[in-house]
Amino acid sequence: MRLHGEVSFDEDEEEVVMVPAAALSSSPLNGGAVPVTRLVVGYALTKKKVKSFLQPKLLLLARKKGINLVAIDDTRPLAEQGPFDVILHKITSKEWQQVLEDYHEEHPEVTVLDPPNAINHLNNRQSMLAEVSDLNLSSFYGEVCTPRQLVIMRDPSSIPTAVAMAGLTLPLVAKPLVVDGTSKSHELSLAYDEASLSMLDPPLVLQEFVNHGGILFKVYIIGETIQVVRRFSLPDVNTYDLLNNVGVYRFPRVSCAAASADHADLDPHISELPPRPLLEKLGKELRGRLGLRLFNIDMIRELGTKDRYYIIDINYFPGFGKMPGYEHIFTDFLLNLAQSKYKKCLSGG
Ligand SMILES: O=P(O)(O)O[C@@H]1[C@@H](OP(=O)(O)O)[C@H](OP(=O)(O)O)[C@H](O)[C@H](OP(=O)(O)O)[C@H]1OP(=O)(O)O
Ligand SMILES: Nc1ncnc2c1ncn2[C@@H]1O[C@H](COP(=O)(O)OP(=O)(O)O)[C@@H](O)[C@H]1O
Ligand SMILES: [Mg+2]
Ligand SMILES: [Mg+2]
Repeated sequence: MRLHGEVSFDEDEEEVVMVPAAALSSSPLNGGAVPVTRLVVGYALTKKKVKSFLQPKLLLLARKKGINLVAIDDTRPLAEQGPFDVILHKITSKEWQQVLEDYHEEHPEVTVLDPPNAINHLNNRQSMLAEVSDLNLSSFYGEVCTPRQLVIMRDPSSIPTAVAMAGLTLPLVAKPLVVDGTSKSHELSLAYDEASLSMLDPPLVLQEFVNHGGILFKVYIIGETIQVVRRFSLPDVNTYDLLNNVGVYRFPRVSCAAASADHADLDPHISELPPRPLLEKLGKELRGRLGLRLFNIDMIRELGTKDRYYIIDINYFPGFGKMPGYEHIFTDFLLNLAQSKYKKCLSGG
């Protein structure tokens, strides 16, 4: 487990007194005194994540709002650190999951964002979409589904037959089954013909490629807040491409390469954002079903349709730092968490 150390920031910011969840179980409230401690958020994040997420603008605003962000030291027992109101984490190791589960048993009052067993659902490209397939989100505002896909565990030579038997239509996107934070788990390829499928490297998911005009919608979810941005994606594949290409083509990691397409001059049929009520409903359903509060959804609209959407990827605690205004949304989210916990405690819940 590799965590990264605390980040410092200016000390001369205005301080706001707020009600912390940690204070709820401590003496000031019981004694009737006004609690004045800050909200303490411990974080266990990789160095890369600290850099992209804990940007100075977030640190400054958090400080102003009375939120204390504290690095968790992975060389010391968690129980000896804190007390924390919230633990924010994105570390995939089994050891860390166990540490968190043990800690949660001892300290159920601490909010763990999010529970490891819920996050595990998103670490496999089959289980991540299972909840979406069960959703019945056909509504007045549109239809949400997942591309047809097949899981291949081993034996690449069996893939062409398995694909033919499943009736999947080429081209297919081949994605590593497990998503574990490594760059290998984001090495995707596009397979144009059936014979070449045996060149692939299981375990993987084979997913039908859906033409979508080269634009992807990233739907970020932070608690009850939903924000959507446009990104450039893979170009469409037409019949000519299909007839004139053979083989398996590796493509670069799209989220790394992708600049925002929010200000590009695009065909409005392609760039129009999904309807807000559809996103609200989708966010609410998935939040509940996945048991997660911090995630994003990669969504595409099938070319030539007005309202047929496919969810192709769901990511836990993604790159929120790329989301405009994330510092406000995230700090408000943390304060709301503390507030609702406080209210619940006051009402004896
Ligand atoms: O690093 P970033 O900002 O590109 O964030 C990655 C996400 O990019 P996005 O916010 O969707 O553009 C990225 O999303 P994609 O899978 O590329 O759609 C993942 O969430 C990635 O985490 P992991 O490697 O799967 O554990 C995220 O990586 P971590 O920052 O969590 O390591
Ligand atoms: N079924 C699909 N149809 C069309 N494009 C896809 C499909 N699946 C993935 N892509 C493209 O590949 C990119 C990466 O796939 P994704 O499943 O999001 O993997 P990752 O977890 O590495 O981001 C997407 O952002 C999109 O541009
Ligand atoms: Mg993705
Ligand atoms: Mg992903």
